[in-house]
Amino acid sequence: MLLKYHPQTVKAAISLGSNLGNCQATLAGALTALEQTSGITIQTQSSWYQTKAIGPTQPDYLNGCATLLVEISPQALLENLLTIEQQFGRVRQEHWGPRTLDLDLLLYDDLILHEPNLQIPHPRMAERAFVLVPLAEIAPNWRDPISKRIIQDLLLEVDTCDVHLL
Ligand SMILES: Nc1ncnc2c1ncn2[C@@H]1O[C@H](COP(=O)(O)OP(=O)(O)OP(=O)(O)O)[C@@H](O)[C@H]1O
Ligand SMILES: Nc1nc2c(c(=O)[nH]1)N=C(CO)CN2
Repeated sequence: MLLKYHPQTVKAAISLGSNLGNCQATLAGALTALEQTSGITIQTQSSWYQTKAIGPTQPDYLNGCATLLVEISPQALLENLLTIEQQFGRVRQEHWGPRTLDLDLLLYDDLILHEPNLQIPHPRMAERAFVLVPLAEIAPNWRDPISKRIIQDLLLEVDTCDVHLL
C-alpha cells in the first residue's frame, strides 16, 4: 500500500493588533494573507475587540487572535508574520508605539523556545487582557506550557475592563 507523506501539522496561536489606519480592514487583510501562505491554514479566528493602548499615549487598538494549523517551523512562521506586517506598512519606531499591524506568535503546540529573536510562549502574553480575552474565546483550554495553566484561568488574573467586544 502506498502511503502519502504528510508533513507534521501543529496548532499555533497568534495575536493581531492595529491602531493606525483602517484597523478592521488591516486585520481582515492580514488573515487573508496568512491563509494564502503555504503551510498555514487558519483554524479559528476570534471576534475583534476595541482595547485601550498599553504603553505610550496613542489611539485605541483593535485586537484579536487566531489559531492556525501549520506545517512550518516556529522560525518560518515568525518570518511569515514579519513579512505580512511589512506588507501592511508596519514601520518600527517608538517602543510599544502605534502601528498599522502587529502580529505576535503566542503559542506553538506545547513548545517552549528561548531564541534571541523568538520566545514561545510570547513572554508578555499572560499579563495582557487584550491577548487573553480573544484567545480565551477560541482556545480556552490551551495550556501555557510554562505556567501549566489554561488560558481561561490566566484570564481570571487580569483586569479586562479596557477590552470591549467591537
Ligand atoms: N513570540 C514572538 N512573537 C513575535 N515576535 C517575537 C516573539 N518573540 C520574539 N519576537 C521578536 O520581537 C521582535 C520585535 O517585535 P515587535 O516590534 O512586534 O515588539 P512589540 O510588538 O513592540 O512588543 P511586544 O513584543 O511586547 O508585543 C520581532 O522582530 C521578533 O524577532
Ligand atoms: N491595547 C493594546 N496595547 C498595546 C498593544 C496591543 O496590541 N493592544 N501592542 C503593543 C505592543 O505590542 C503595546 N500596547
